[in-house]
Amino acid sequence: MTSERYIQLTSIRLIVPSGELSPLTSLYIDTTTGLICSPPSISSVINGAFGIDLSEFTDEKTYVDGFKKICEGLCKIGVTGFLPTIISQTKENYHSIIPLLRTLSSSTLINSLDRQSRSLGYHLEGPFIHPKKSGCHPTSNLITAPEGLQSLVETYGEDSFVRGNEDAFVEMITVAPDVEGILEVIPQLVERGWKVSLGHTNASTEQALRGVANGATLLTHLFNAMPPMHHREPGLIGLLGLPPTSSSGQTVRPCMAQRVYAVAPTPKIRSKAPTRVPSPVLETEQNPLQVDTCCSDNGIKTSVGGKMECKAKDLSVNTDGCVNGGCQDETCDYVYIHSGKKPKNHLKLSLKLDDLGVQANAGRDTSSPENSESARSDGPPPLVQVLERGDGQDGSIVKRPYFSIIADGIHVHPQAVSMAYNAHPDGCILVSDAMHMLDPSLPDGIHPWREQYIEKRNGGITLAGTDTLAGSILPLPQAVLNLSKFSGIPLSKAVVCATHTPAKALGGEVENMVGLSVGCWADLCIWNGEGLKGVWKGGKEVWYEG
Ligand SMILES: CC(=O)N[C@@H]1[C@@H](O)[C@H](O)[C@@H](COP(=O)(O)O)O[C@@H]1O
Repeated sequence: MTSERYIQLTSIRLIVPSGELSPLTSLYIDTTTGLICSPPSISSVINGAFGIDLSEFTDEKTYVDGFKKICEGLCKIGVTGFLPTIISQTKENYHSIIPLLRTLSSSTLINSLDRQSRSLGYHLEGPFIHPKKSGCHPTSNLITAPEGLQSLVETYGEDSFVRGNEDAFVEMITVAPDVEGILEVIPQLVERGWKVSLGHTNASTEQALRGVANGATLLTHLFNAMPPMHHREPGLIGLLGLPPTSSSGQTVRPCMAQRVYAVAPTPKIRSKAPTRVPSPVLETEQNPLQVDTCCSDNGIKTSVGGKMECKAKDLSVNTDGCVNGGCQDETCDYVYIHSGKKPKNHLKLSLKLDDLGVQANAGRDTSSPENSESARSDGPPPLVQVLERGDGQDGSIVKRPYFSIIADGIHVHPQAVSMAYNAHPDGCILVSDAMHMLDPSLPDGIHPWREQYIEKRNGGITLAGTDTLAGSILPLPQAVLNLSKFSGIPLSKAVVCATHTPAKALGGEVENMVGLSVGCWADLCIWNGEGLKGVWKGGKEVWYEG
């Protein structure tokens, strides 16, 4: 087969986002019985590969040459889009590398690339991570964010906060929610279009939930560089146990940190027909939970300026003291309530106040001076502020995040990989966490890395003389095969975790990389049961073992 030859095929099956195989009647590849055709792989973490460390900077030419080498090598293993990842660096290095990565990811350049993987932006893993969970990151580079966003701007440089016009440009950051200033910064990053991933952290369950409530949508290499899961303090890993999004697309509100248990007073719901816009719900010592005026036959009902009507129905109280209920109107981001031990200034009822036109004090105990002050403000309190008011027992909009996982059989036990996949199959993103030593030609032994040494042995790499794993040398196609084996799922389902799922997590134009229809990027891979058998990039054959 030559790259110029496009033949209609009839026997290749296409992997659709659900992981099912759908027969195709026409596609631009040769006819080969039994082969699977998938979109290309997308890698959200490439720290380096083929001898190149993307976090190292000596001069521009060396960096760009090394970068191109990585792009060529990744394309051969079916990764046609990736996020170059910088591991906790010095300020000076960020200031040199980030502007270069912006250029290297610009649309002009990616369009001209032939048989090379495209850079989709960058992933800044650190330095706002927890020193106790630094893994192989140099602890001397780790810092906190006492000045909030300003600390990040100073560290990464102004350049990283200028948004370009590129559609397929992704800025991702891995941060620890237990590092000073980070929880507060997350919403600001999200507002600016960043993808926030939580990782390298000792975060408690509550901090983890707050991280997600504040806008983080991913977890970085689940299980690695975070505490193991305790059943009463499930931490970051426990986020996989959050309720799934319902079929209507509505996110189920989970209960936040459950510390009330047996001491929780039995909550009561008092129903009253609403007469007007919901009034503040007061919480008192005597009556720890009182849902007032929002619970009636019709639920919350308000119509402000004739704009919308919110019908919250089916409020119910769980045995654990959570009050659940939901508005079926997707445009109404309605309600959470959680009760139990009485927190001070606890927000009882959260409505999307601007939609409803309700004043900022709605649902809040305005008897405290602290609340009275914000009640005078013009708009509703932002979610972050709301969360800060509670003591972790309040509920919130917390969506189950995507998670990346290193399925090399070394970083995570195969059973743990399988558990995580089965807990949240739609959120599973395979990553190789590739380091510069991802280079099949490199022999086992000790090799220099920055001021340290790394040892390559038995398919893994560690900081020499220690047991600290230092990223992996796992090619992504092998991770796909491993996941299929570890979890006992068909290869087609595992492929989705390296293609559709990361693309969905990165969003925007990247999602167009993983379709095979008009308007999509013409990249694809061919697999058989043993692994990758061919790669096409931009409609051209990179290689094919036909
Ligand atoms: C680039 C990066 O940060 N990679 C981390 C590494 O830092 C950590 O040491 C290792 C094991 O973590 P664990 O010992 O906590 O499982 O996982 C990943 O390889």
